[in-house]
Amino acid sequence: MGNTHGMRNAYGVETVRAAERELMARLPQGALMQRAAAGLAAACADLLGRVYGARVVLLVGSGDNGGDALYAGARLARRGAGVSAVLLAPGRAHPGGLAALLAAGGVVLQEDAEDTVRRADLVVDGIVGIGGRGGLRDGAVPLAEAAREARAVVAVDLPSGVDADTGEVRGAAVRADLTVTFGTHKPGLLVDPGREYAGSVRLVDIGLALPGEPEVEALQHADVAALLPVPGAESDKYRRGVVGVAAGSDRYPGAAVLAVAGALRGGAGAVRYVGPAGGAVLARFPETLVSDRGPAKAGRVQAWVVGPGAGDDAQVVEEVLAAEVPVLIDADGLRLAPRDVVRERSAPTLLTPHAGEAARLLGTGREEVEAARLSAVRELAGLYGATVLLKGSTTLVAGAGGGAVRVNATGTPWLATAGSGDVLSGLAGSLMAAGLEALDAGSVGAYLHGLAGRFAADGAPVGAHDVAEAIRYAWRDVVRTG
Ligand SMILES: NC(=O)C1=CN([C@@H]2O[C@H](COP(=O)(O)OP(=O)(O)OC[C@H]3O[C@@H](n4cnc5c(N)ncnc54)[C@H](OP(=O)(O)O)[C@@H]3O)[C@@H](O)[C@H]2O)[C@@H](O)CC1
Ligand SMILES: Nc1ncnc2c1ncn2[C@@H]1O[C@H](COP(=O)(O)OP(=O)(O)O)[C@@H](O)[C@H]1O
Ligand SMILES: [K+]
Repeated sequence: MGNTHGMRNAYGVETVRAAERELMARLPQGALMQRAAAGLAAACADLLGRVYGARVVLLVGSGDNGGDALYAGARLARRGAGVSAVLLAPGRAHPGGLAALLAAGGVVLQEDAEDTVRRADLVVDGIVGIGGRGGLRDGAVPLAEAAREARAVVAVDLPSGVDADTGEVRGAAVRADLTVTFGTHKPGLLVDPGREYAGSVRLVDIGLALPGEPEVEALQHADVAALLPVPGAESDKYRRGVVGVAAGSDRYPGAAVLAVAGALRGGAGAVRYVGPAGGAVLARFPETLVSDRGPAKAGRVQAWVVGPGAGDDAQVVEEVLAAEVPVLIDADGLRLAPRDVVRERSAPTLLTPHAGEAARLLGTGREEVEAARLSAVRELAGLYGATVLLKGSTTLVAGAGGGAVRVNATGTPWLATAGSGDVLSGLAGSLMAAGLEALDAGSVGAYLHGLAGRFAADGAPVGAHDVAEAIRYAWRDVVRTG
């Protein structure tokens, strides 16, 4: 899908550099940096409220990121702020920017840098931007730490120490309240852990022309509204799609109930349940079609959900994978689904692991997956030839054939509650049965699920069943305001 609905796009460093070169060739020297600095200074002024008399400290590295900070500092100094610069590589600071700052009455700090940083009203982090490699260098670490005690921190383009392309943070990084980013969002600003370091993000348009397909994209309300299945006059329950749910076990009947709860709110016309928890499912949701035969004999469905709370029944997974309809595999199902069988399926497959499950499938550790979510989700999608939704603090969805990775912007830590993943698998499976492609079903499902979590929680703890019940409020909100 293109940019028609205001999707939030993020481009990697290489793409940004190419667009930058192309634009610079057509503009007078320094024009781009002036656009960046003007936007940065305006954002700093908004954050400060009162510029006159404010104590501003610039952390200035050796590249253009430091140049942006210096020129913005000069603008703030001209409006009466007391601006001082800490030069991390004295002698290599951007010469034009430094001259502008000094001409505007700013000063270069020679000593007590960390103390001054701590007492600042605003610290501007221009240590390093998209030219950064590896984590923050040693000399910068005490300054990044001192900045945490300042009243506010604004990161220039991205928080120093965060990898622009991946959001990975190796060692220390600057923690910002606001990141002012230029030309486009960067993947590292949308994906944890980088996203957390960035604070809120303000995009300054500097006129870059970017290509059609970004590296990472985030659906917005309008995108989701356009994708939601809506029944028409000709619809009946079968035409709307039937979703089969093969989930739950004697030990975990609740997982079946929660997956069905999600499925009933996902737009399919009917939910067919297969498994040992039919009694529990019917007691809660009498509208469910319950079958006590296996998936192969349960009757037609347009998509299957298999795995939540399912235990070790490999036969069920095998039957579901043999069906020529889209299949969502979650939880226990992930362990039981052989990679080559998934690869060879002709219909789409959507895997929905959390970081621990993804780590097992990749033969690595949970921490490694959490530290490098983007590469993990892409790698899994490649290995399985399937769409992969990686759950967690930032939920990502990667398509089977590569392309832009979708990042979900609606999540809330309140969703980290037992069974909420079961609700998501029912919901996303239902969207597939209603006709959405796997990538859309996963990302729309995560979007509604996150929003439902927010609505249900409203600042207080919730259970997974509350999240399922709030899906319809999320859906309405998307339809009304999208
Ligand atoms: N794109 C655009 O259109 C526009 C881009 N603009 C701005 O330019 C920025 C990019 O500038 P850039 O290319 O000069 O690189 P930048 O990020 O300043 O860092 C490079 C320097 O940092 C150093 N360094 C490297 N790693 C490090 C580390 N881990 N920790 C510490 N230091 C490290 C490295 O030094 P060296 O290795 O030589 O010692 C190198 O000299 C971009 O983010 C945006 O702010 C806007 O002005 C206008 C429009
Ligand atoms: N820190 C977090 N921030 C936002 N969402 C989270 C966080 N932790 C977990 N989630 C979400 O909560 C759900 C938990 O699913 P899962 O891990 O499968 O748990 P369960 O198996 O108990 O249902 C997922 O949708 C996941 O994205
Ligand atoms: K920075």
